[in-house]
Formats: sequence, C-alpha cells, structure tokens
Amino acid sequence: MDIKQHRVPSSLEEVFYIPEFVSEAEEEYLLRKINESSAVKWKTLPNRRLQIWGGELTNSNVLIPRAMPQFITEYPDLIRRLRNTGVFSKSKHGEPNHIIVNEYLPGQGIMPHEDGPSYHPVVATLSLGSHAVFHYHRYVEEEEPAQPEISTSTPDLKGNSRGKPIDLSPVFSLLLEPRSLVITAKSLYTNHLHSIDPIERDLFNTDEGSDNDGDGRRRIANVDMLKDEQIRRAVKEGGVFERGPRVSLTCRDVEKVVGGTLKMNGPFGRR
Ligand SMILES: O=C(O)CCC(=O)C(=O)O
Ligand SMILES: [Fe+2]
Repeated sequence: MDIKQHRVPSSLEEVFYIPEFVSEAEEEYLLRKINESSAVKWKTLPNRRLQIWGGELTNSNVLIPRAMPQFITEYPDLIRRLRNTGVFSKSKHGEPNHIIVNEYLPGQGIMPHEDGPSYHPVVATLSLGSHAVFHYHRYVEEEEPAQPEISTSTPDLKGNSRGKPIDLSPVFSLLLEPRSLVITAKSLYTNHLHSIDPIERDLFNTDEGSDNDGDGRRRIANVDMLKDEQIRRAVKEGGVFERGPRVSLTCRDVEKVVGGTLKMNGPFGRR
C-alpha cells in the first residue's frame, strides 16, 4: 500500500485517512463480535464504554500480553492490514499489539487528551457503525496572550496530565466515516491532543470544507477524501448529520512487553 496517497492535506503532515479500510460485511461481523463480548469485558466510563484487547498495561507502561481474539487476527486480518500500511514499520513490533475498543452513543464523546508515552507514537483508529468529527488541538504556549477558548490540560489514557492550557478551537478536524482508518503519528501524537464533541448531530456550515480563514487550516481537512457523497456534500455545502452508535478500534504498539519480543509469537500466533 502506498500510504502517501492517503495523507490528509493539513498544515501538519502526520495524518493519514483511508476510507473503506474494511468492507461492509467485515464491519457487520466486527460489530457483532464486539457486541457479543461478555459484559465483563466492557468497562463503563461516564461518557463511553470500552474493551481492551492485547493485554493489560502496568503502571510502568509494560504490557502483560494476552492473545487477541480471532476477529482481530484472522477475519478480518486487521493486524496484517495495519502492518501493510507501513506506518508501524519504525515501531518495535512493526504492528499493533494493543487495541482499545470504544463505544459511543449519540451525545457521547471524548475530552481533549493525549494517548501518552506507553505506546510507540502512532495510533491507527478504525471507525465502525457511524461517523464522528475528530478534532486535533494544540497546547497554548506560555507567552501567548489569553484567548477565550482555553481549557486546562486533561489526563492521558493513563491518567497523567501535562497541566498545560489547551486551545479548544481545533488546529484542524477530520470527518471519520464508518469503515475508515485514520492514522495519527509524530508531533500530532506527541505534542497535540484529540477529542470528539459529546453531541447528537454534527452541523456543518457552508464554509466548513474550505480554507475560510486563509491560514492554511481547513475545518474538515479530509473533506475531499470522503467516500460518501452525502457526507461530503453536507460538509462542503452545509448540513446536519445525525450520529448513530459508533465503535472505534484504536490500535497501538506497546514497545515494552513482559518477556520481550519472544512473547510476540504467543499472543499473535504465526501468520
Ligand atoms: O474513538 C476515537 O476515535 C478516539 C478514541 C481515543 O482517542 C482513545 O481511545 O484514545
Ligand atoms: Fe486518544
């Protein structure tokens, strides 16, 4: 796969968007398997619920590996496809070994946060079931004058916070279609935050898809890469898009694994 073809034209270069990363049949199968998981597997948070696959992370950021389910490793062969994108080629295992499955109902979202240093700084996120609008945020530099849309830093996935103020007005945003994959890497991973607004429908203004403020930033930076004609038109020409239940699979590589790389043959088996 030539990943460069999927680079999102934004002011930052570290984001890739691949529509239809899985087929409709695969999406249906994955959603069924995820929903069939036992109640014990789900962890309920105030604004979403989640499942963790691949093992538990210790406080010192080491993975105690657990086998991934067949619906991740065999059909669809997500891990192999993610390896083939090449975006994990510089990570220790060359492929993700840890997946957090998030489920959001309409009206639910996720506060601006960083994914944190437990992982190699690449995250590949598969969206299933419904779309979302995904924002990237920057930290405010200390010498910057006070601005209205500022909040203090929120914790990363392990509860650690930089305690630095955040500009809540996004650097840019992406429309994540169902079945699409988005890859966030480098400074967008290490130096920025991301969020999804807790809303029931997305409202687009007519200038949403354009570089309306002339600073090289686009509101929905991947508008021209969208597969779905209806969504693309709503973003470009203005409109409302209702959210349904969305499931995301966030796939990352934990570099430190108990037992080292030898263990890797265990959880993943041979492919
Ligand atoms: O659902 C998403 O697309 C984002 C989830 C996320 O940011 C996370 O699990 O760290
Ligand atoms: Fe995240």
